[in-house]
Amino acid sequence: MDIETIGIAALFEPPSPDRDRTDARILSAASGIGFMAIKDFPGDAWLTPEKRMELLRIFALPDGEKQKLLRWNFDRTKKNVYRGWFPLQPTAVSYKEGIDMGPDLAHGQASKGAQSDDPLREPTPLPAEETLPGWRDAAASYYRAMEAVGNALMRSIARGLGLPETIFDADFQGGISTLRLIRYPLREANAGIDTSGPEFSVVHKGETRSIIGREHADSGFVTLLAQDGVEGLQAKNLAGEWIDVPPANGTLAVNFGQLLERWTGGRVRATRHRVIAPKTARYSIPFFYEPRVDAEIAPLPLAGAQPFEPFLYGDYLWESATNFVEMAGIKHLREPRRAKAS
Ligand SMILES: O=C(O)CCC(=O)C(=O)O
Ligand SMILES: [Fe+2]
Repeated sequence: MDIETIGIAALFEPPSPDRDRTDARILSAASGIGFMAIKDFPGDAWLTPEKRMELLRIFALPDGEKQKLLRWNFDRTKKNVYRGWFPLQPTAVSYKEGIDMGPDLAHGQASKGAQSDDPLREPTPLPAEETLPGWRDAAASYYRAMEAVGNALMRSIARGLGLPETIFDADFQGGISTLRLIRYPLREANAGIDTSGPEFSVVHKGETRSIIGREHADSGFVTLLAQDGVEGLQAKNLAGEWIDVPPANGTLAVNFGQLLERWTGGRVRATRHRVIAPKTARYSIPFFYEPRVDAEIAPLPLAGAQPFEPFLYGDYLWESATNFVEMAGIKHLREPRRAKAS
């Protein structure tokens, strides 16, 4: 089974048979292979090499400028622990650098106040306007475009499941979606790092390829991924085989996260994926569409779904996100906001 490309223009229009068909195709991808490509939506003008470069030019900054954006786990003089820059880690299976940006990028720090002690709501360190003129505006506008797509998919999934389309709305008001920019450089063969272990390479079409993004499932609701024209992404299909998720201009690769899998009692699949090294450097731009920190995640009224104990999104996210290598060493910095029922 291949990954389907689905035109989603009808999701932005009033109800129609075409929209119903689109909902059904999306739900079938979500509950089948757990991956799809989407095209034809407001904001799809972003999906060209020139437009992506408006965001990716941050990688051309001198190291000193990137270091200003580092997180606490990489630079103890910094206050930000969750948002900001993660540098290359030569010994890790995942060989990448980049930045994680939160909703303040697009909406300002409107939500200071009650929970401003929550690291999940900390402000994002960003390059100064003089350093990268126009970049902040571009990134903010991209963030808003992806939020609108995430919102349309969220409602479509609700309808596809036979639920009221607004069932998730309140949980996503003030959501903490993450825009991440990633660069995977080529790993230098003689850098003195031992990458001979089996976790570092795979055979792909008869060729040995190193792994630069470790196998994982995303933790959130839905991920909207812009690949910058360079292959390397693979998804695990239902038969347990790795299949390529090819990049194509004008499309986003979409996969579903573990939150949605749990929320739907397993109806939607959080598909595992990884990145194998291409022949040139690779860039990608995932947008993780996420609820608000204090959203209460409770079983949906779905027949036959696996039940679970309700939990707060922020508690769940912190537990899972801090297992990733770029978040190493910060788990102890946030306590669950809801004590576990005992
Ligand atoms: O770079 C990619 O294509 C995949 C990135 C990814 O899976 C992630 O950041 O969760
Ligand atoms: Fe991922």
